[in-house]
Amino acid sequence: MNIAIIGGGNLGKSIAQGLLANNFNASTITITRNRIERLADLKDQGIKVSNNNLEATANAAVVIIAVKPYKIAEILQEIDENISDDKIIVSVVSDFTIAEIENNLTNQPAVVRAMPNTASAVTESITCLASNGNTSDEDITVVANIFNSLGETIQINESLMDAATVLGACGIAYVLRFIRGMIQGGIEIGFDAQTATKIATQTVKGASELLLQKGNHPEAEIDKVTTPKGCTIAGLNEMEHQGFSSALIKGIKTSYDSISK
Ligand SMILES: NC(=O)C1=CN([C@@H]2O[C@H](COP(=O)(O)OP(=O)(O)OC[C@H]3O[C@@H](n4cnc5c(N)ncnc54)[C@H](O)[C@@H]3O)[C@@H](O)[C@H]2O)C=CC1
Ligand SMILES: O=C(O)[C@@H]1CCC=N1
Repeated sequence: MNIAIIGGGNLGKSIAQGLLANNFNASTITITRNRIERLADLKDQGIKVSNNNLEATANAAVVIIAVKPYKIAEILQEIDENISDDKIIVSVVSDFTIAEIENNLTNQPAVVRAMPNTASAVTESITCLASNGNTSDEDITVVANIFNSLGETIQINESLMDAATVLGACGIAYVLRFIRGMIQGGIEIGFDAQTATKIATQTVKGASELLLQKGNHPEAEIDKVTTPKGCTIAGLNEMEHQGFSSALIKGIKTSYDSISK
């Protein structure tokens, strides 16, 4: 099965790297962008690189579109002649609906919106999937297999796709900013940057694993850390006085409102 990735930028490259990490056959993957010299690392690993979207999509069973939202309509019109009913169009583009994709195509292929995040590159993405009425169970399985190879997938109603964009895709940036803050604090209390980074990143990974593996509420795990009159609760309460949870919730809401106008 040939896969074409149209738009070899941050996310398109992350997807290609994730597929490679999961032993997808590199020669079945084609990735496009205008400046193909920026795809040299993928080319070196056997992936076909191209600046010709028509050639890339001609023999592809699955076409993954990973361009900026303002570009997707022109891309769909450009590749339209290659998009027969038996192909699967996957769009990772935010704020561009299935109906808008269908309106830019002549035929009626399966259309799946997928919202992964850049952790695809290390096969730790969460990808939310929503599809149109032309998508068979088999098509869903094909797409889910691709994105399961980049982490985990869940199927959602398309009405939740903007929320998935904010919590899952933008969420990577929010967590990274949190980690940066931890590192900055760690340096101020005595660690060099490298050691602070190691401690902060492994601590975040450990906290995630506690929730993923035990299925507990975060507060149940927090209770195990907060010794009465201890230093954890002193710091935690100060963070809340400064608006920690509130800042996160408001940021997530602002991000959502910026899409769902
Ligand atoms: N970056 C992220 O974390 C996430 C991004 N998205 C969505 O993915 C899409 C891509 O985002 P990024 O990768 O961050 O953007 P990007 O700007 O890094 O990548 C887009 C790529 O498309 C290429 N491109 C432009 N015109 C083209 C054409 N005619 N043919 C082939 N390639 C062309 C550009 O050269 C660029 O490499 C956006 O629609 C975004 O909403 C979704 C989830 C996460
Ligand atoms: O910031 C953005 O608009 C894109 C969508 C999700 C992640 N990055």
